[in-house]
Amino acid sequence: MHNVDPADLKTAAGAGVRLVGVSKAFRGTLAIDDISLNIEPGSFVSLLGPSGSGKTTTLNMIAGFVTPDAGQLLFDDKPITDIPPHKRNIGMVFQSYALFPHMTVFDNVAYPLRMRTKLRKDELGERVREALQLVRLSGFEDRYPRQLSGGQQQRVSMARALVGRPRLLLMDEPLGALDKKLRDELQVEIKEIHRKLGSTFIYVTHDQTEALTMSDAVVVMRNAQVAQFGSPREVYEEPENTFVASFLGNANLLPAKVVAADGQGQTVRLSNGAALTLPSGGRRTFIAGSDVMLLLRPEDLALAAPGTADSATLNGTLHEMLFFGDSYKLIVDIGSDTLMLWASPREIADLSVGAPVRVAWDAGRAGLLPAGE
Ligand SMILES: Nc1ncnc2c1ncn2[C@@H]1O[C@H](COP(=O)(O)OP(=O)(O)OP(=O)(O)O)[C@@H](O)[C@H]1O
Repeated sequence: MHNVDPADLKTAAGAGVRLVGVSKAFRGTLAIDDISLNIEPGSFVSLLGPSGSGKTTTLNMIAGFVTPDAGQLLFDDKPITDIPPHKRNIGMVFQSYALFPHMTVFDNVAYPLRMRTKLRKDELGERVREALQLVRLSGFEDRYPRQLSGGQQQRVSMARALVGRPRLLLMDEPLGALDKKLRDELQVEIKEIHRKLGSTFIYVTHDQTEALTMSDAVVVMRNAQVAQFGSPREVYEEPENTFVASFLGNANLLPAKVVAADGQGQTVRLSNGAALTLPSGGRRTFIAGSDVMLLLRPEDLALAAPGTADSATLNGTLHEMLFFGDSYKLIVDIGSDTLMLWASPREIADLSVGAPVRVAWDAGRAGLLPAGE
């Protein structure tokens, strides 16, 4: 294989990025442990995981700021490890906007082009205005960063990252310093920009909602490794382990034992003695006798009408109810385990803490995961 010519990276389409068995240790501690990933050209991929799981190190390796100890990094199937960061034609956006305070918006955005290219003045102006238009900041050219809100400053740093028309944009918690309302707005705008440009976006976040709403694919990271890589629906609806299940959204995870498994489905017994049967389907199957965790998402549970008693309900006691405006969050004790679910104020009627309740569950949407992962 030959090394890629940096000029190859200047075409318009998004870059495909591949990590093959990449590892990196800092002073003997593994920050990245044998990671392999295939990021499709033009896709929007989030790296999601708790603090210290290796997200930023992965991003910095793709940017070229961190050199892997082992493994290979490829752009469009060509090794890139020896190409220095400034020749990779990558845009970068950080949580701290990293703007030059003494430069106007125009000069901040023009900076990377002035450093890297010899564009004519009118071409440069055109490119800067185009980038500012993309982030909805036309007319702000002469302002200084201190004259802008946090959200506007982050837009400037996005324009600066995009002005060189990179095939790959790396973002490290770009919305982390902004309040929720602004974050919600900018999430939509970043998605729109991605759709317009067709570049590959790699986005680091520890906010699971952000990862699920924005991405084509999510890399869930844990302890320097990839816990799961899949579409937002796959990682949410078919988590491969209890870590992914509980990191993404709310998960009721109940210890259970498989007591029967055949072509019809799998029957599990919970610690309170209740037996539940999950129909066979595409989900993982376990042999009878296996210890498992039963995954029931709150949205697949509902209060059952009083008096109903069948295999699709669980008996419990209302332990807590919290008012959220449009709904109540309910905590229900079922033996030594608890369930969390949502109910509308209408369903609550005159329920009170301590009352016996029945919870209906959707067998078709429940999942089984290996215990102890
Ligand atoms: N330059 C460095 N020197 C020493 N250790 C480092 C360095 N950079 C990262 N690490 C360590 O590598 C591990 C992974 O860090 P990394 O910053 O990639 O995690 P992260 O998932 O991005 O976390 P956060 O969400 O807190 O930014 C951590 O244990 C961290 O302390």
